[in-house]
Amino acid sequence: MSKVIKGGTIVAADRTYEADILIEGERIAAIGQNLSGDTVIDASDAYIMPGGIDPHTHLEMPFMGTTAAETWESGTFAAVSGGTTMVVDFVIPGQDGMLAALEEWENRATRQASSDYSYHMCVTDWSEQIFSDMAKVVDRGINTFKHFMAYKGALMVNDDEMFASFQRCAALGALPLVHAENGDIVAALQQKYIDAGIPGPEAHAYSRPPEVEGEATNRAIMIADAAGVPVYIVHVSCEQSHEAIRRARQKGMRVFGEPLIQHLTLDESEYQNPDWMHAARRVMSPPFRDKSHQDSLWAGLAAGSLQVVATDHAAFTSEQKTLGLDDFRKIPNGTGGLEDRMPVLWTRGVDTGRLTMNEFVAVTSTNIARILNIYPQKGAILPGSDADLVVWDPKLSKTISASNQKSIIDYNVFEGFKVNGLPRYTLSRGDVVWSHGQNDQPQPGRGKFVKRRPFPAVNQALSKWKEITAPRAVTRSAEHMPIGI
Ligand SMILES: NC(=O)NCCC(=O)O
Ligand SMILES: [Zn+2]
Repeated sequence: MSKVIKGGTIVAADRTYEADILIEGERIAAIGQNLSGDTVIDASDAYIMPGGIDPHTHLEMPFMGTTAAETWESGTFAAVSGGTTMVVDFVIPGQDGMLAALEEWENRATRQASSDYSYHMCVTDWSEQIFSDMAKVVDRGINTFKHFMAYKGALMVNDDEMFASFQRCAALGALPLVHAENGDIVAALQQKYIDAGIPGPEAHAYSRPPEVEGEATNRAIMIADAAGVPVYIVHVSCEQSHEAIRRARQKGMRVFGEPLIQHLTLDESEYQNPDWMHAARRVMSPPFRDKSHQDSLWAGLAAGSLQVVATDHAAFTSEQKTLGLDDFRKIPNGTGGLEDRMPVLWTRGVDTGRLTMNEFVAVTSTNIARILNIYPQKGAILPGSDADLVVWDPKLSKTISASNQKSIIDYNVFEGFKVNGLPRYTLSRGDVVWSHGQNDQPQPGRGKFVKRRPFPAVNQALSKWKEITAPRAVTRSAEHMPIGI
């Protein structure tokens, strides 16, 4: 049974044009005028864009003494209802190592996911076992490894561990990802505010100032340069971190930066709210910043110095947040956004003229597909690409509210935001998984793991350049050597 999407305007990262799209099975079969198929999907007065890819989620993540409450089932339903057709989640190894953790993630995702998915593997320690497991992880179709410079005493890795892992990534053709905050300074500042008698969530922000993020971002970039590997900085929240990325890119370094929709639209005043729960629900790392940082992030997306907008969807219930009632250090870090990333970015970005529609597609889908080496299977509207598509209706609108969201969390950090632009339909590999007004949940378990090959073009180019410019021994003849000393 074929499908044809008719009457819409295709918006790709590089151009906008009117055409029909014929889908056969899971893929786009043809793009052109007056196409016909067995069923017709109406896209009149709408845009057709590649499905969103959210490269930063933590579904059912064990973290800070609890487990993120958003499940793979609810999280991926939330994703497709907001136009996102693929998520990339972080596998966090426990005592039994990377491969055992990968099995755990696989068990949850294969049973529950209704969108396609992939994983990043976290490197939270260093050993010969990890060195060897990294190759096996790459063989399983995972080409990205995440490093935490924060969460001292838990997930944090030191510079020597990070350097070793980055070198391993270079050899394997993989991309290191970094949570860049100086964990030593954060730990010291946390203690300072506890000692000063400030145990509330506002101290979460005080203990993680932008300088701490800027320093770590710069350090991660320099370590990656020394290791000869590109690097991707997750949740870039401030000018200091953006500046380090901009500077490095101007020098020709291969660095990518990912702001979150939360940091683009919410600010630090949230932590001053007299309602403890309001502030605690917004505790995440890095914290929301002073509004001036938002201008820097928006400018980076328009200028190309930042490439991807993600969510870092790590959603804990209000009850879970009370773990830190007496001590902000125990509030589980994380917020949600999977359902809202595309509508909020459209409303605050495209509707305001900060982003073009093509830039919107680039930062929600195409750029990350290229970075993850899955383009043009994903992130593209081309014959042969997976039919992961959103029929985006710019006239549909809603006010975001926890009361009608697909996420199972009992609140929403965007509560009350009015958004214009919503998916009329979301298609995942040719299946209509979301239809506005119907509210039907797609089949849990229909989502598929997306394999990602190592050695994307950027890794290949950088390896070549590092080889050409590598320091070499100077050849000296005997007459230039000291004798008799
Ligand atoms: N971001 C956050 O606060 N929680 C999720 C874990 C992480 O990415 O740091
Ligand atoms: Zn992080």
